[in-house]
Amino acid sequence: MAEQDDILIQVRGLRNSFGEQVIHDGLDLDVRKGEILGVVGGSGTGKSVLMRTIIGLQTPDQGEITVFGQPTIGREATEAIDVRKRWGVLFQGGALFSTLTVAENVAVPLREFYRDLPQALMDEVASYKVVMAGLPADAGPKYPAELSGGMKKRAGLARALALDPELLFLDEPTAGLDPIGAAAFDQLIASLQKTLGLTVFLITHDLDTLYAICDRVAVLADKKVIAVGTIDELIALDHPWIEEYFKGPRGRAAVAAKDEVADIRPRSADAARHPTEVEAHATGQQAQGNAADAHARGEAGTR
Ligand SMILES: Nc1ncnc2c1ncn2[C@@H]1O[C@H](COP(=O)(O)OP(=O)(O)OP(=O)(O)O)[C@@H](O)[C@H]1O
Repeated sequence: MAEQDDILIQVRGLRNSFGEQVIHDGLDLDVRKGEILGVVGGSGTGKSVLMRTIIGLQTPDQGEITVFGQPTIGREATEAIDVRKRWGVLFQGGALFSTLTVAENVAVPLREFYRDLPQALMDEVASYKVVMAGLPADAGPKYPAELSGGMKKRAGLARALALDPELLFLDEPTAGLDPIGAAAFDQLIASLQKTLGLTVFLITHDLDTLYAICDRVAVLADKKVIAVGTIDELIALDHPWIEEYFKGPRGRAAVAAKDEVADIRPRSADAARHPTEVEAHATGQQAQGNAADAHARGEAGTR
């Protein structure tokens, strides 16, 4: 098992519900320092709700969550400020403010957390992050409506990087991108992770992303994380949903695509330290196989 110091995010006994609909029940998850953790599961299994709960936008019915060793549930925004400063978030679709330019969007977290920062410095940091996210320098004064889908994602990423985070949350970063744009975005994430030593919590349906850049993958089903491991370890679990997801036609295509390109990055040192660990969280995994198979066929996107 990973050492306690290696765990950046720890989730224990999480329960979330909306009215009668229970989304998570007894969900446990550890995210290790320095890894890119892919989070997969059928549509509606609660991946985004999990992310929102971890970052404090959703209050769960029950459970404990620590990030950087500090509890995040039930804390006032002002109390949790030191923790929130240490992460960046790219929401599904980018979630840019349409009335602000790219540079102004990037400056939003700077304004929120460093009110006294001189405007000139804020502009400088924003310009730097725009370029860091792979946008041309002249994208800064543009409005989101003037950007392509791929550029919007990069602008959202630039904003997520504004505070020099140690931890990055990405919700379906490659959704809606063309294959070349998606592969380029994967490369960008991988190289940022490597150069900045980031830990990345990455929700995706994109099998190519999982194969190309994730150290481990967590599978959400049946209101829990049913397993966490490398893709090979997950496949070895012989679980019907996991098998269909990774070994179905789209999974096979993703493997073929991966074999054609050089690996973007070596797996994280942390993952290498724990090469054989697979955490199968549920005992009754087989029970939800059939319903999950249907999800897998509908969800497992590849390029
Ligand atoms: N604010 C909310 N109020 C009521 N129900 C919600 C709310 N947010 C999410 N849900 C429900 O919770 C469930 C999980 O939603 P979530 O967005 O986390 O799924 P997901 O796994 O990210 O799905 P997808 O892969 O389609 O993005 C869905 O059934 C959704 O309708």
